Amino acid sequence: MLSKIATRSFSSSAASAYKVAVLGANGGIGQPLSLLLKLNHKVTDLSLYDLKGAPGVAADVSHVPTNSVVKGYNPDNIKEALSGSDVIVIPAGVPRKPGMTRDDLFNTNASIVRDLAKASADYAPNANVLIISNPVNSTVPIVAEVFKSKGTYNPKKLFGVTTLDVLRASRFVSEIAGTNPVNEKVTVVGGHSGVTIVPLLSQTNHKSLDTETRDGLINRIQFGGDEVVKAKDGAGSATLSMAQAGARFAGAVLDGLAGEKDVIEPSFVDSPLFKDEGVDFFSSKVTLGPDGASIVHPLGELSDHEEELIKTAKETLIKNIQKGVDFVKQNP
Ligand SMILES: NC(=O)c1ccc[n+]([C@@H]2O[C@H](COP(=O)([O-])OP(=O)(O)OC[C@H]3O[C@@H](n4cnc5c(N)ncnc54)[C@H](O)[C@@H]3O)[C@@H](O)[C@H]2O)c1
Ligand SMILES: O=C(O)C[C@H](O)C(=O)O
Repeated sequence: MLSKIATRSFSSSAASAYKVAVLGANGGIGQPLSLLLKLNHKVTDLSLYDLKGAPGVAADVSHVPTNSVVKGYNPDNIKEALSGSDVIVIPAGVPRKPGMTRDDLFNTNASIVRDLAKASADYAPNANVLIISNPVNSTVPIVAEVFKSKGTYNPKKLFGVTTLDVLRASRFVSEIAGTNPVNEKVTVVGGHSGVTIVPLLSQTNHKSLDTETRDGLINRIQFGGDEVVKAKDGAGSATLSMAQAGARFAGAVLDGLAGEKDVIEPSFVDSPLFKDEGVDFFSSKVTLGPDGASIVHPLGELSDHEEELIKTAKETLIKNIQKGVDFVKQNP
């Protein structure tokens, strides 16, 4: 990351003053994410929205001495919260408890995300929309369907945030290899739940791990979220590491908007990679630019084992995506 930042160049016409809205800003993710966004100098207008409590979070965060204005909004003011946003980050929704899958959150979170997508399409139709709310494999297609129904869908501006899987992969591989995680770059592709999460270890320096170590590492990356859910013992799921992941991905989107070159992060996007097989959304490396996702990168060379993992991931993704699409069709 450090070397990438050092080598990025800038377009002379780039602006770097952006409005970012966080929907669900009073939550376990929303609060630390709002703080981290306050520290991003490209954010000049930070709009914090929640069902309740956002004005308090905003007052608190606003005392951090960076050059942005922070405002908190309740549902009465959602139009003002969203209007003019360049980036909307959505961590609104309920988190898992032990024993639940992310898909178990669908019944509650699908309608929350649908309604916030409607408001986003109405008041900030050109914003880049970053979805954190689970199940990401289904909530991203929900947002796409809502924007399509409003005639404002731009596939380049909708992102499922899978960055936490990338963070975990770097951390967990470094624990095995005895290396500095900062230097461990692991591309994670597919989706954001269990077997749909596929780390491409064959594209790292760790392609020669013995089978048992490799399978254990992949399993830990795929089910890292469960570790946190279990340890929190009913008090929710990852919030702090997720805030870091969300701030990193939002930061990359802003870098792209500002015209920086070679800004590349994996994300779950409307993807051409496997559309012919019925997989409309897939996570792979994406180049972020002034108009959102400018390039969706192919997966590159895969090991035979990774080919198998991708096959399994696609089978689950097709069902998860369809579930989101059907929800909006049946509950517009
Ligand atoms: N993408 C990822 O990698 C990832 C990682 C961690 C958690 N998550 C997901 O993020 C979501 C939030 O997790 P959390 O721990 O912050 O939960 P939380 O319960 O602590 O916070 C959720 C917040 O959303 C708000 N909210 C609910 N409905 C809303 C609505 N209609 N409008 C505005 N705000 C609304 C709540 O008031 C609350 O403040 C969960 O669905 C969780 O599964 C995703
Ligand atoms: O595990 C969860 O439910 C939250 C999140 O998706 C995670 O990966 O930590």
